[in-house]
Amino acid sequence: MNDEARAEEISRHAIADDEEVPKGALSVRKTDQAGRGVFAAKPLQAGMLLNVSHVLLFPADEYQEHGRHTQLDNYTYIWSKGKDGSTMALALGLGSLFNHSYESPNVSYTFDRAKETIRYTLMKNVDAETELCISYGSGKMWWEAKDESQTTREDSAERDWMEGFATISS
Ligand SMILES: C[S@@+](CC[C@H](N)C(=O)[O-])C[C@H]1O[C@@H](n2cnc3c(N)ncnc32)[C@H](O)[C@@H]1O
Repeated sequence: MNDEARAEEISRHAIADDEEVPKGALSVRKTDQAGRGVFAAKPLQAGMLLNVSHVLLFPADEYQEHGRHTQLDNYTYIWSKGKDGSTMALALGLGSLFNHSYESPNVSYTFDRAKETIRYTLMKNVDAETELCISYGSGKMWWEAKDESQTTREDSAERDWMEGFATISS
């Protein structure tokens, strides 16, 4: 194989490796109780790569001082933990719109730290109109707090939700 053919082969694999479901396969719409959510627009097979979201990273000190007091705190993932706090990541695009399933998440996600992306993969075969949800972790979620000023994501049991190793078994 000459160099040109090899380069072509490599790039073909690179693209294939990142091939997401076609855009029309997913839709974003309002749910009854959780704001917007991501839905299958047609039947989808387990193993499909749903989305690769690039992330915007917030250094620990900036997030601690500003981000956590804003709407961002409903959306950010813990990207990495350091001794002075966690670097937080906002998924740019669809990744920010997956809701939490208490009972049966059908989407898993992994962090690609080298590429600064989060990859969302379907774990189960689903029918059209199924909501696609990840797991934010176990325990009480921050939006369930009776007095929101008393419960933050920091002390909620879900705090482990967005560490990026959530390979969830079905
Ligand atoms: C990462 S965002 C998901 C997208 C969000 N629904 C929206 O419309 O922008 C997380 C927020 O969605 C809501 N949410 C996610 N899962 C939920 C659930 N199972 N029940 C109620 N609210 C949920 C909460 O308000 C949470 O702070």
